Amino acid sequence: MLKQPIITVKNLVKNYGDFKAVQDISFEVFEGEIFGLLGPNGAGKTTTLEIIETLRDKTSGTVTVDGFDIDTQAGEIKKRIGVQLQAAGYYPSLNLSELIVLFCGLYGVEKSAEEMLAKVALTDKAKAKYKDLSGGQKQRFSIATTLINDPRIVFLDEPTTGLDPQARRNLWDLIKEIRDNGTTVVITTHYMDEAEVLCDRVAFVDGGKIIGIDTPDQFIDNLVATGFERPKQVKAANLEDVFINLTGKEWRG
Ligand SMILES: Nc1ncnc2c1ncn2[C@@H]1O[C@H](COP(=O)(O)OP(=O)(O)OP(=O)(O)O)[C@@H](O)[C@H]1O
Repeated sequence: MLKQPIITVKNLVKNYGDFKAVQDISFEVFEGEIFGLLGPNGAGKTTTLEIIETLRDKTSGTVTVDGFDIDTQAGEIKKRIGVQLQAAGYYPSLNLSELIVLFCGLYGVEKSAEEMLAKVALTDKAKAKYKDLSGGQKQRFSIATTLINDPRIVFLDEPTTGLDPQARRNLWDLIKEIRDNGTTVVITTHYMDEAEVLCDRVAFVDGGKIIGIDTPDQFIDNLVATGFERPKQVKAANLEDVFINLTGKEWRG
């Protein structure tokens, strides 16, 4: 299968004054994949994503999203992407159903709130306020808001931070479902187990540079081929498996 780039970043540079946050990075994201940006705090992941999302100016370089140039066609790009913002603020007096209606109005699209909430398994919370949701439900709701305009690409910045193991796994299922329905997903995460099960390809960013880009499987195989061995034999299960096994895996978070 021929892979088509849906995002192309070439020689991207971002300086904050004298500080070089993004130093000449180039990469492509393919249509229909879950692409992970991984790296330590301050590596430049959020800066890079926000430039692609047309939310932040770049210093130099070129970026195209679904064939549109961020310099001259930002409006077209905005129409085609969904962005999950960290710590999004929602009108506190509105319930989830009303918030979806509000978002539909902002995007100028007609969608049923029930359909959008059903996509993220929040049908029974239609009348609830955002602040009364659990952490996992909040994340699912904010993902629903990114899907309202039927985006070609969704951007998720650390979507599972602070969630319990079940809520994380439920969210992984949801993100894979979004990909399987044809939407490209770009995600940042600090959890390598998450990147390993979720991402089709990952890029490691450090000090504003991309230091590797490949499938998780290939990265691991390459490391093993160098003779790398884990210091201790790993057990067939870990404590997270025990947690899931004891508490079940159904939606409830
Ligand atoms: N508006 C700004 N002004 C000055 N420096 C900034 C600004 N925004 C980000 N930076 C700096 O740029 C660097 C990259 O930040 P960025 O938020 O892109 O990193 P990140 O990889 O997303 O980190 P994290 O994993 O912590 O979210 C950091 O050193 C940060 O302090």
